[in-house]
Amino acid sequence: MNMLKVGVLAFQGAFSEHEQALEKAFQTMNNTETDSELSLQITEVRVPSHLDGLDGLIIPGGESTTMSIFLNKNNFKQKLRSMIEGVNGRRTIVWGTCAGQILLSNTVLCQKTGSQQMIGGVDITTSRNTYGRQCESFESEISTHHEDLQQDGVSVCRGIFIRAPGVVSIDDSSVITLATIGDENTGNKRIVAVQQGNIMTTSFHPELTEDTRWHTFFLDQILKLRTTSQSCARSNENII
Ligand SMILES: NC(=O)CC[C@H](N)C(=O)O
Repeated sequence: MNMLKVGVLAFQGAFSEHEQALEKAFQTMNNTETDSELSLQITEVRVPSHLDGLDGLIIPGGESTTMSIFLNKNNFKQKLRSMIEGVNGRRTIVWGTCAGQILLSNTVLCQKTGSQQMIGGVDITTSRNTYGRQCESFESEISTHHEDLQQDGVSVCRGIFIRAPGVVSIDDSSVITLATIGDENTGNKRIVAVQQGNIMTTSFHPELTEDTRWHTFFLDQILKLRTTSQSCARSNENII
């Protein structure tokens, strides 16, 4: 049985919504997949040992300060960091939504006094609460810029922004813009989703809409990474 092992960080925030969206995305994917043996196992990650053996991890939206307090215990953050960088040649696809984006950014502006401890990993500068307070939360049309994020040929989707962080700058040329909001012509275009290597971030909450394209994209990234690692392992065997 070919199993996809996905963890969702479950200290607080929208973790159960992610789990439901993952199940739904997997069902739709599996109906079209040729590999009918594929299965999905979801783990709620609460202690560092829950990270062992994961193919993918979602860091949900919620409150980045609270999450960072938990991450600072029991070497959680260090373990997560080495998982992102790769353990024994095995890499994990990591996706941070909203507060998750804050935690995965290498530079964070507008942090609380005393400063939160970030995990880091993505070369972007993120500013907390860019779009305003809780009561200024909004829904917006999002333009996606990756063909795998199109659904039935449509590249536009909706996004829910709740005290959302903003991508202030992309700090390395290897960071890909996955989605934007606003209009370039009026000068208010903003980046709301990026990918760098095995990490992706979204400023909004795809798990709160019925649209599962972002969860499907995430699961696809895991499958692609697995295929690449398997073919690398096979070519290494040939060399020996
Ligand atoms: N919806 C969210 O995840 C909000 C994130 C929040 N602004 C924070 O700093 O953690």
